[in-house]
Amino acid sequence: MALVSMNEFLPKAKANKFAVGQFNMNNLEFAQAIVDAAIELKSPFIYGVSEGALKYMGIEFTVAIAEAAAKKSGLPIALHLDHGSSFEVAMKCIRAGFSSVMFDGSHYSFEENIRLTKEVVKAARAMGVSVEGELGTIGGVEDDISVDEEHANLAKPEEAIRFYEETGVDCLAIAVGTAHGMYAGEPNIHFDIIEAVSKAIPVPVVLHGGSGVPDEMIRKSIAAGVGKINVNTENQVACTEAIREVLNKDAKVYDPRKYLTPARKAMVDVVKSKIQLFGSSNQA
Ligand SMILES: O=C(O)C[C@@H](O)[C@H](O)C(=O)COP(=O)(O)O
Ligand SMILES: [Zn+2]
Repeated sequence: MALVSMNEFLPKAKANKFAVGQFNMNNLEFAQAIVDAAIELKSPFIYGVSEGALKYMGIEFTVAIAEAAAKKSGLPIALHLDHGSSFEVAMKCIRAGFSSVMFDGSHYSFEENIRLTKEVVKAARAMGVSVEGELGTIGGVEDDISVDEEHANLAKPEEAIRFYEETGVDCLAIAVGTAHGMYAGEPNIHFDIIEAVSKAIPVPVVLHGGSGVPDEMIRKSIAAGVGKINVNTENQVACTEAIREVLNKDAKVYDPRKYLTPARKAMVDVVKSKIQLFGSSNQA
């Protein structure tokens, strides 16, 4: 199967109240772990690729790995640019074979965010590529750029609705109190904002900062209208802990397969637990 746009599964997710996971791809082991978990549970999923990860892996390898996963699995998989910062980077990804892009204009003024997102939607739609927009600022660290809680401003429902109406994005990330990275305590998620926006627009709300959110809050978010959830940090932590454990036990290990195999297995477990929690098993 070829890579698909998010429109292959997000409308169904919204209608049937489940969420599709975006799991970020940082290297080959991440990609393998994510697709293996999804094969086991027959789930659609999204490979998220940040600009930092793109630089690290190279755009050709990224697309080739995602295409191989789609071919091997037969699952509906979207390859999605995560937090794209410009029209140019979005177009570069589309030309290389991405089936979906996020344009993150949250650092611009509201009007400028609408204007720039509209341009990306117009170009992407012509090529059958789905688009995610973002409104409000999500806290935490994203590609090494950190936004503290004080500057992470929540989305206003009336602005989010107008943003959707003017841009026509396929899903909308809104700042509702989650943050990238691990939480010191528990996040304060504003379910009322999710509900107010989701009720008024036909596409799903996206929850960034999905790592470390308690299961009950994830269920409540999905019930309120979240249809796509991003997870990266939990996989990074599981991967690194597994590697550290092997190296701490035996300092003489030098074959990467000796520590990357348990690292991959640890990520399979994380992704399987998220797919089950999000309710996307057997939805492929
Ligand atoms: O950090 C990245 O490279 C990807 C994230 O920004 C992603 O979009 C996301 O929201 C993951 O959240 P987290 O796993 O809770 O950090
Ligand atoms: Zn994010």
